[in-house]
Amino acid sequence: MARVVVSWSSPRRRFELSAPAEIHDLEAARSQLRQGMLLCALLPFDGAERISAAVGFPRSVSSVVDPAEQRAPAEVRHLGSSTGRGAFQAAIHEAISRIEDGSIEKVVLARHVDLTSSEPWAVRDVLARLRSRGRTARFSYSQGNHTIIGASPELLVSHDGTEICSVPLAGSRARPPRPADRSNTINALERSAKDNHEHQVVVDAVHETLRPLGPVRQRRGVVQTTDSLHLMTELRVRPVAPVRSLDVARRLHPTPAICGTPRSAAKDLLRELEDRDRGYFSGVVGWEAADGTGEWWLVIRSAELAGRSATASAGVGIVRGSDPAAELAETDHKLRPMLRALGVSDIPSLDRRTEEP
Ligand SMILES: C=C(O[C@@H]1C=C(C(=O)O)C=C[C@H]1O)C(=O)O
Repeated sequence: MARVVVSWSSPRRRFELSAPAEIHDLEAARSQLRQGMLLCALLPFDGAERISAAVGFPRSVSSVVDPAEQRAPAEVRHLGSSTGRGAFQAAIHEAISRIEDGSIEKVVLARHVDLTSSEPWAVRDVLARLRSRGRTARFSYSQGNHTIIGASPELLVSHDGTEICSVPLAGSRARPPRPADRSNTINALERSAKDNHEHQVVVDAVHETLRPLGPVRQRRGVVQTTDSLHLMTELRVRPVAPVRSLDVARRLHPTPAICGTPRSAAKDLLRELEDRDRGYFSGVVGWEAADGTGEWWLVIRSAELAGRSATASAGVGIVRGSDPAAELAETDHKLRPMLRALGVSDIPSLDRRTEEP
C-alpha cells in the first residue's frame, strides 16, 4: 500500500504529514483521530469512490521547502494530448447556447494541458517554485508516485472553533503587471454586470448552505493572485450548534464556482462537453483536527504529477454574455503559475498553438 505524504502551507497552518496508507472512508479515518493528530483528505470533483484520506501527527516545518534545496527544472519537452484550444472554444460556444436557450444558468468548463518531462518532477522543487500572492493554500498530496499539487486562492470553508468562513471567488481578469492598469481593471471587474452575476450565483449557493448554521455576515472585495484578479465574497457564521469543518465542506461541494447552476444540470452538461474525467481537479483538499476545526480549499491552480507526466488544469465560469475568446484567455492566465512551476518557460507557445496534436 502506498504511503500518503502531505505538505501544507496556508495562512493558518504549515506542516508535513506522512501516513502509512490511504483510507478511502472518511468516517473510518475520523475514528483514528486522536488529540494532536490531523486528518488530511483529497476529495474528487465528483463521486465518492476516489476519496483519499490520511491520519497522522503533523510535523511542523518552518517553510515548506528550503530554497537552497531547489533544483533547476528538468527540460519539459512535449505538450501532449491536451484539450485543444479550438475544441475548448467550441465547448464554450455550446455552453453559451445552452445558457441562452434557458436550460442552465452557469457552467464551469475545464481545460487540461498534458506535459512530459525528460526526468520525473520532484514534488518539493515544484512546490518551491510555486510562487503565491495573497491568501493561498500551497499544498501537495502524494499517494505513492501520484501527486496533486497547487497553490489555491479559494477557501471553500474553514472552522477555527468559533467561526465558519468561506471565501468563494468568481468573475476574473488577468492581473496587469502595472499598478495603474491594475486599478482600471479592478474597477472594470467590479462594475461588470456579467461578472457580478457569475459571482452572485456562487455566493447565493454558499449562503444557502451556511444559513442553517446561524446568521451569515458578508463582505465583498477583489482578490489578487500572481496572475489573476477575482471578485470575492467572504461569508462568516458563528455556528449555533457544533459542526465539523469537513461536513460543511462536503455540503458545499461542488459550488457553482467550479461546477455550475443548477448543479445537476451543470454536471450533466460537463459530462457531455468535457473531454475527460476531472479526477481531483476542482475537488477539495485540506485537514481537520479531532475537535472538528480545519480548513478545506478548492483544488484549482493545480496539477497532477505522476513520474515524468503532468497535467495542469484550469476552469472558467460561463454565463450569459460570456465571450469565448476572453474565456479561453482566462484559462491561459489561470494555468500560468502552475506551468511556470513545472518549468514551462515558453508559455506564449501555449497561446500561439491553434490545435494540439
Ligand atoms: C475553476 C477555476 O477558477 C474558478 C473560476 C473562476 C471564474 O470563472 O471566474 C474564478 C475563480 C475560481 O472559482 C480555476 O482556476 O481553474
